[in-house]
Amino acid sequence: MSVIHPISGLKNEQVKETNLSDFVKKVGRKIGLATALLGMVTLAGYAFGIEFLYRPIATEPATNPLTALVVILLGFGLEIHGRMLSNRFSFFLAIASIVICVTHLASFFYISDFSQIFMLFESVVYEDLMQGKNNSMGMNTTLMLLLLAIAHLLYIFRQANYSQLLSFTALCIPMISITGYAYGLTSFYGAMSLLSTTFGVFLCLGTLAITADNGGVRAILSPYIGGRIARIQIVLGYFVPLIIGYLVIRSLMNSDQNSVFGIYVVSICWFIALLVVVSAIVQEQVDGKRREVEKALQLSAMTDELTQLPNRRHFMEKATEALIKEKSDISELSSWVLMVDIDHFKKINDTEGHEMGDKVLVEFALIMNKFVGPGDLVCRLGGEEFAFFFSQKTAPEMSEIANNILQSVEDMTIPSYTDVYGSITTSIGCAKSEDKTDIDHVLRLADYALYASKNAGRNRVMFAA
Ligand SMILES: Nc1nc2c(ncn2[C@@H]2O[C@H](COP(=O)(O)OP(=O)(O)OP(=O)(O)O)[C@@H](O)[C@H]2O)c(=O)[nH]1
Repeated sequence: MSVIHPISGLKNEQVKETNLSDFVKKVGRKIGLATALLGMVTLAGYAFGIEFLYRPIATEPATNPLTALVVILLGFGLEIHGRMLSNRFSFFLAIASIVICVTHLASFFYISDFSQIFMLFESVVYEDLMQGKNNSMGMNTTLMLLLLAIAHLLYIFRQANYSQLLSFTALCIPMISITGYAYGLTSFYGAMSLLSTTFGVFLCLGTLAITADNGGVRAILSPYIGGRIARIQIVLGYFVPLIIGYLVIRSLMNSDQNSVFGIYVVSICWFIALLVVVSAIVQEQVDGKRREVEKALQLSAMTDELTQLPNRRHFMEKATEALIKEKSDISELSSWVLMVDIDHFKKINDTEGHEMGDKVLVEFALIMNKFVGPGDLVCRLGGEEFAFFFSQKTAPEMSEIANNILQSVEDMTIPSYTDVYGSITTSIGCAKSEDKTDIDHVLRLADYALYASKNAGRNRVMFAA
């Protein structure tokens, strides 16, 4: 059950949601800081000639100083995002990253490398290349960093959803690279070092994290059922195909049976279908419970708690619907409203207490219910006052029903009351709808008739003039 937060007045799920997105945003900034520091450690590797710091695996590609530089810019940009007075500085960091990435990207197409102006430790890189070692800022890395820099710019200009979309797109690149390292497929990562891949994952996740109160990230972090299902789907939907893929690639390497790839495709499709079905089952279970609660709430909002008869609101709604429908009928018959009020009810409370009064009301309601046919309605208007809506009746039929009600109430036996004080009686006021669709008006006419009936000595039926 949800509880209202004492200070903010928010439900506890909403408080949880806000706290979680604040926490994730904070984590995003810390990831940015950690990545920037790691980028600096990489540059320190170049400065002090410690190769391990920029090439942790000796036989694999290195993280180029230009990559490390952009990583530092974006990492610090992440750390200062959202802080007061820092927008101008983070704007500068994003623009600087974009300029470096665009000039470097241009070098892939125009051969001349403008980005060399930004290059640090050129001699170390040159030496590496001379020795046949891989040390360059590849197309993948450049594209990933450019997408992230634009995402940062969009975030600064309050376009968090687009920023999220770009960082999610950028995430594809290091994920492919990671998969390459995991599967041992060099073409998957190319010139992207494991270190640059890690920087990429951190920066993409950090950028996604700072947009935690928007779009898809917000939906995934939601404490409600949709968020819970999405989290499970993301973890399973990513890792299960990844593991199956690993097994398939191993099998393909050890045999030349291409049918293994077919099995891979089918098993992934099957798995996705299974994931969707399981989430639909969970969603349906939760939604089914919600629908039941909603129905029960709706019913209780329409029902009188003591007598379990419909309440005034329900009566007014249904009777209005019936009157509108009747107006379009060409039948000679008409609708009627009866107001029924127990005579001297106060005396029951005064002599035998409220509990006895309640008992009488419950018994009385049961009797009233017996007179309700198809298309008719009865309700407890309030106190000891009840109302009927009868459809398609003539005046003599109505008179007969009203007198039967009087008689049934008089015949009602309430142990320890009617045997001591005698019968309980009731007064009835009756009004015809007369082609009126305003139920308030008909009810008022019935009330006048009821008043007349009380004034005339009670225990009788009076018709509105
Ligand atoms: N036990 C009980 N009493 C109720 C309830 N709702 C209203 N009453 C009481 O019903 C009594 C109605 O009294 P009056 O309006 O004077 O009506 P009456 O005594 O029936 O007199 P007439 O209608 O003129 O015949 C009041 O004493 C209310 O407190 C209820 O849910 N339970």
